[in-house]
Amino acid sequence: MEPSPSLPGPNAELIVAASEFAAAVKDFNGDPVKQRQLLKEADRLRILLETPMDVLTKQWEMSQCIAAMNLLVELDVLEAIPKQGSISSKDLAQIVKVDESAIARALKLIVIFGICVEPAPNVFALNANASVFLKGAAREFFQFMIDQTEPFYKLPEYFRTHKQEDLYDLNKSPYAWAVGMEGKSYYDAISSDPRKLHNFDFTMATSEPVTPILGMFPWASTKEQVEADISRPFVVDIGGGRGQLLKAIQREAPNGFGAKMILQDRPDVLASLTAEDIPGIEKMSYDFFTPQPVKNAHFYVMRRILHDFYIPVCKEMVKNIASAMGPTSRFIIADMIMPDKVEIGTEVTPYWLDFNLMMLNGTEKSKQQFEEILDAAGLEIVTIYPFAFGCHANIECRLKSGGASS
Ligand SMILES: C[S@@+](CC[C@H](N)C(=O)[O-])C[C@H]1O[C@@H](n2cnc3c(N)ncnc32)[C@H](O)[C@@H]1O
Repeated sequence: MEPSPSLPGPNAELIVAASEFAAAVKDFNGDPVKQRQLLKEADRLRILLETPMDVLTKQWEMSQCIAAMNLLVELDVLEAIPKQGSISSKDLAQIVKVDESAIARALKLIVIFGICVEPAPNVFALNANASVFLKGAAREFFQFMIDQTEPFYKLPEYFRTHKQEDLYDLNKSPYAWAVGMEGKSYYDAISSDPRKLHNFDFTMATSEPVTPILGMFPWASTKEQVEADISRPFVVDIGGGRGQLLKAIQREAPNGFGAKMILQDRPDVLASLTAEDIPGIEKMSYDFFTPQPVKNAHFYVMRRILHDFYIPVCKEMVKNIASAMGPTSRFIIADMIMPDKVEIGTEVTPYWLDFNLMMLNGTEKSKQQFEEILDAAGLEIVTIYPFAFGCHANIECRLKSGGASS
């Protein structure tokens, strides 16, 4: 029988992709970068096999799975499953006081997606995938994702009721509008709800497995330079959240090579941190829309900050850094560098994140866009350090020989 035109039939591209995948899997040794590459190749195999209706139903399936997960997380159903052994949906229903069939149906759906197992009919147990959704693991990450996702469905209405230029107005972000806080910036909007602020900060602080910090700029190699003048701060992390970047750098630069490590962020973010949370790191409340108060540090870093804003705002922020830099100071941008064109089978992160950033007046940027921002602030790129996989990079910058522009 001839394959239907909408069904993928014998397909040279699929055969080549499958053979390459099989060969790569045989050589797989657990390397995390290789694992990410293999996942992308597996996605590509699936895309080559799907019919157009498969594409649509996959989205439907995922949206149901997310809804089921949200139910189970918010009602503490996963928390009620014993860490060892299993429990029936009947017993779970008694613990969380929710209809048994609702719980069983939601659990069966997530089991299909590899989260939890059902060792006997209507009996459930945690597995490694489920553990990620528990308190103290990445439950806050999931809740942050849900908080960001609900406003997406209001985007059509946002665009119907707003002028096109409003998307670029820091006080008219789609997120703030969708949660009834138009007039506030995105960060002021999340700060108005302690739970949202905590989930945001927790997510940022624990996302190193998916957003690398090290493996780009060679922090260990700065030892001699820093030790030669420890009166200058070693690193100022601007908008550094809970100190995740500085703590990672300490793994390559024990004790900051004897010089200060300074964490700058908004007062409510810093207030959640004790001295024990960030040993060897000094907290400093600072608004990055004002001139940088720490002068002539060895390094200033902005990780995942410039992507939160559009180019005109970034130019102002970077000018504030340039105004504090000395001739040997370096500014490190830790962000993704957007490829010029999307290719199937490459990393999806820049694209979902870029779409997500639209909710808060931000966007991922290309190398040319970074150059435009730096040029306006009187800075230039020294070296770009890409991560081994995907678009993550550290961009090392310095003052142009003529100094900062006004
Ligand atoms: C996307 S998070 C990145 C956090 C951290 N750099 C990282 O990569 O994990 C943005 C950070 O910028 C901070 N921030 C937002 N507006 C700020 C402002 N006006 N001044 C200083 N920090 C700000 C937020 O509180 C948050 O910690």
